[in-house]
Amino acid sequence: MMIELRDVTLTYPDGDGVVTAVKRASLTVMPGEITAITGPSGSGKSSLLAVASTLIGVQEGDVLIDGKSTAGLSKSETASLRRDKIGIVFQQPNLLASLTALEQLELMSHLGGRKLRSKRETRAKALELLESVGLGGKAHKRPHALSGGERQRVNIARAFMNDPSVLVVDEPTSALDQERGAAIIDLILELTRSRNVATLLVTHDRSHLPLMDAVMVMLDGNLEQRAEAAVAV
Ligand SMILES: Nc1ncnc2c1ncn2[C@@H]1O[C@H](COP(=O)(O)OP(=O)(O)OP(=O)(O)O)[C@@H](O)[C@H]1O
Repeated sequence: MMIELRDVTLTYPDGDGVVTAVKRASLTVMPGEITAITGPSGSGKSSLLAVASTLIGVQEGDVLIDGKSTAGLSKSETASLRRDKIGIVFQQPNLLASLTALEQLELMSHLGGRKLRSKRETRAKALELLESVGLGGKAHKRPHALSGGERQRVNIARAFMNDPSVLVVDEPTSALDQERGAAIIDLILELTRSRNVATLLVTHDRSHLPLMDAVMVMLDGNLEQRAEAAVAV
C-alpha cells in the first residue's frame, strides 16, 4: 500500500519544441504517511500529481502503486487501477449540484468498485465515511446547503469510497480561510493514519508543513527533499 515515483519526466508540446514540467522526479510514500510538495507557481507540482494519480500516463520513468508498475498498462487497465487504488482530491470540490452528500459518495460505487457492494453496504460505507469527516448529520444536504469546508469534507470522504491505497491531494485549502483550511489538513492527516493510505499533498501553505512526515520542494521541474525548516518558498 504505497506509491513510488521513479525518475518521472513529463513534457508538454510547446510550439515547435517541448516544455519539461517534471524532470526525473523520484519519491516514495509509505502507507499511513503523508508527503507534502510545495514550490512556486508553475514549478510543476500539478503536473507531478497528474502523473502520480495516473491521470497523465508515464512518458519516462515509472509510477508504482502497491509495488506494481503502471508504465505498461493499457488505458482501461489504468482506469481500473485509478478507480480501485487512488483517491483524488482537488482544489475545488467537484460535487454534483443535484445530489445529496450521501448520493455523491454512493455514486462512486455505481461507477464500479473493486469490491462489489450491495446497495445496503454502499450506503453503510458512505454513511460511515461521512461520519468520519464530521458530516454525520448532513448526509441528506445538497452542496448549496453546505459550507465551503463541508463541501471539501464531502470531496475527501468520496475519495475514500473505494478504500484506496493512495491519496493524491492538490491544494485542498486554497478556497478556505486559515481556520477551516487547518481543519481540513488535520482531517487529511487523521484519515491518512487511520485508513493507512499513502498521501501525496500539494500545498502552498507553509503553516501545514511541520505536520508532514516529509516535505519536498519543486523548483523548475526538479523535486528535492528538504528539511521542513529549510523550506523557503
Ligand atoms: N497542458 C499543458 N500544456 C503545456 N504546458 C503546460 C500544461 N500544463 C502545465 N504546463 C506548463 O508546465 C509547467 C508546470 O506547470 P504546473 O501547472 O504543473 O505547475 P504548478 O507548480 O502546479 O503551478 P501552480 O502552483 O500555479 O498550479 C509550467 O511551465 C506550465 O506552463
